Amino acid sequence: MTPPYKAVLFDLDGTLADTAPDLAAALNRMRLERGMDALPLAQLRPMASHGARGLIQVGFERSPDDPEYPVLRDEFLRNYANSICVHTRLFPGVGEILEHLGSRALPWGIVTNKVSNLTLQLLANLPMPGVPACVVSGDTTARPKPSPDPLLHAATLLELPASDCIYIGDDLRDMQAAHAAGMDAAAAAYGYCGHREPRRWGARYVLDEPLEFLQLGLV
Ligand SMILES: O=C(O)COP(=O)(O)O
Repeated sequence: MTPPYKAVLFDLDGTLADTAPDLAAALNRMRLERGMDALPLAQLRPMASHGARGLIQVGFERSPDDPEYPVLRDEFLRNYANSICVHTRLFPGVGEILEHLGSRALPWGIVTNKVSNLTLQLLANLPMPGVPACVVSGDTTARPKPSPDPLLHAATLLELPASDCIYIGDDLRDMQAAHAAGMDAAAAAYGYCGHREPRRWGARYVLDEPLEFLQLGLV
């Protein structure tokens, strides 16, 4: 629980990669097909860490308990999978963090609530320096974040105690998952926090920019 950490785990959407433009484009294609206006990225961005559920909520005002939700969700996921890495990039500075970790032979991994077929498809298309030592998706363990299970699974794959790892994420559930796993957490305030207040999430560190992670000297 004290730096330097021996491994870094990243949330994917809104922390490692700026996926919101492709998520928003998938949703807006559906709206345009229905004769609705496209919504501005600024309105959709804060929902991007909540995946299909968040985007369908803001784009169609349907929650998962709505009878129409499963059809909208399936169409959204098909749309997104068809154009998953057109505009998506690593956030500025993330590449430098990964290079730094690589140069010190420190393992890093990804722990996301995105389903594994989309996670793997995105990672296959997203250029990044180095290869994650573990990838844990929303359907890898029985319970996704905020359960600690995905992070504990990642630590097991890295063959490290959870307390030797730090998790960086842009959502309250990321901090909750880390704390439940006995892992320190950094809140990515540069991600899809919208009006939410990452400084109130109890994270040990708050990053306004990715490179602050290196400036803090945590690895
Ligand atoms: O797609 C989701 O549900 C969110 O993914 P994340 O956990 O990488 O933010």
